[in-house]
Amino acid sequence: MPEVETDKNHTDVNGDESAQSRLFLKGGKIVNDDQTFYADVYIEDGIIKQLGQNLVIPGGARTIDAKGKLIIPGGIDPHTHMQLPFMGTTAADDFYSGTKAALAGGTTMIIDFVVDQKGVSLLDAYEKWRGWADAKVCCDYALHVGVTWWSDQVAKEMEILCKEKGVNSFKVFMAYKDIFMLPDDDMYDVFRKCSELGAVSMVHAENGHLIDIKSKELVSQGITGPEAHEMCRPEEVEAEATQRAITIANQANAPLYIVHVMSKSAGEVVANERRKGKVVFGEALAAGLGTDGTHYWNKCWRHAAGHVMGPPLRPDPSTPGYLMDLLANNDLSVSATDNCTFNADQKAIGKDDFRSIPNGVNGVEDRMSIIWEKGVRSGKMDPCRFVAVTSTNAAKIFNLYPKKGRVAVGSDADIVIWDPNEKRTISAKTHHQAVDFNIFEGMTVHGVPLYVITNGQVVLDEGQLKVTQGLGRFIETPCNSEYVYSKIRTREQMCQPQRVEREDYTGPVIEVMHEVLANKVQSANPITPNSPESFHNRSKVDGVRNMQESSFSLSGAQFDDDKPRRGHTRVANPPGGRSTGLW
Ligand SMILES: NC(=O)NCCC(=O)O
Ligand SMILES: [Zn+2]
Repeated sequence: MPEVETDKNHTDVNGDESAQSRLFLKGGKIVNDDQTFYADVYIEDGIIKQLGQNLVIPGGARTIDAKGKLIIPGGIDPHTHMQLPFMGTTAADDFYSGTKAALAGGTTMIIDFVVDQKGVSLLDAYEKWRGWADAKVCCDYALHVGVTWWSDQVAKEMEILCKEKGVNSFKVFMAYKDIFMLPDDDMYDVFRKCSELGAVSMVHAENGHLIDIKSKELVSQGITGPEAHEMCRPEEVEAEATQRAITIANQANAPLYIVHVMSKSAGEVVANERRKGKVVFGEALAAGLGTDGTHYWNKCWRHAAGHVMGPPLRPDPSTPGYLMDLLANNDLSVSATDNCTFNADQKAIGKDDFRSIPNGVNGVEDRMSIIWEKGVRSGKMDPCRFVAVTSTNAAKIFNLYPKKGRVAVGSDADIVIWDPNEKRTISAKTHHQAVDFNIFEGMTVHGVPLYVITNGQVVLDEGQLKVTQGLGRFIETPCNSEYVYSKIRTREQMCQPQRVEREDYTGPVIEVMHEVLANKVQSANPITPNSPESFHNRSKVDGVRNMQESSFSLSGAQFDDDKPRRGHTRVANPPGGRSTGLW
């Protein structure tokens, strides 16, 4: 694919101005997440102005023939790490090469992560990322912010980021012990803050303590190659953390977005909890859908290390197909890439010890084609679902919809003319990413973008990539996405804790052993709360335990089993957990 590169101060526009700002896409089939129909599209000044048949178009528009092709919303990749400083080096793809590659593959917006060290101001980190990205991005972008430490200052800065800086999502890490990892109680505080702000809580779910212990054990046994990267963090290490994160978020009444669901068992956790009514969204990666972890056992060190990412690809070769089933059936909601690339010489930092191999792989360029090939061509999903998982659902979750994620009048002209039958073979030799390796090397995929339009500009044009550095815009993501928060807010109102009005206890009270109190040793009685707050959300209404809250076990002993209950109440579908149980 030949390229023309410019920067926004020296835009090398071919043809006259109006032909560039006015486009007429003729004869294609529109595919949105909920319907398909034949219509022409008229675009002016970066916005879709008209959609339908027999449109009356102003003069000077460039016509693009889309007959026999699909017109889809440009892809949104909600998980990238362009030029991330990480594990002693910096990701090879920066905001220029990364977004150029995104556009080449049909992705017209990325959401990258601000992730800085513990102790660094979130606002300073945000400004640093804006400084890197604004001048380089070829397509629109937004930012999530990683919360790697917790304090009052962090809480205040989260608020400023939401109210003044266009951020609506925060990620915590349960892995990367001593670097990014947060303990459960801090995670709870972050999730509560997100809920208060109407922001999306996100989590990297792997048990960082276990990874630390198991990786030391493996090294002490002399297992130091890339295979140990998977061995120290098998599926259950991901599944346990996934379950724990969902529990903590539910207790905080926060919606939760789980980045990179990489294993069957973690996927099952997400699916089960969604069926119980939890507001949780799971993200599948192009890597996890398109390849597997058998590569870690490859004899070539570079090949094996080239696949190292966290959580790892799984050695069970049926995993990609299983994750695709979950994505097709709405158990997982979104696809992304976690694009975070490192060249061979960067991966080689860990040549003698897998723990030092920089984690991360490519995907931003190939995601759309991988999902078309493995999802749509396999018959697992239809084109509407393809649009939902590559674009619309991310737009809805991060409150960009319908400006992004839809082909409709008034939406941004981020559009791809997609040829479902065209094919290409993926290779590091021909891709647009800066990295020297591609985890999908040699794979032939059907589903290829013929034209890519970003913000009304044709950037992939009859096979020629014509990107403009700095043309992309920072897109603010407002808080309180209805798609995410509407159920959460209703539950909040329904489940307010209520105290039980009762007369004061007037009987005798035993003498407290002061030395025990001084040592803060608590009663061994498991049903005695450590502090009054421990039960703050275990409300009872009218003398009956509020079963709408999931802090209660639905079976087995309860702390107040000795108390009389009111007659059975049937709750068909309580918020936070569907059940037909009687109590
Ligand atoms: N995922 C990965 O391997 N690298 C990027 C950093 C992260 O998201 O954990
Ligand atoms: Zn990531």
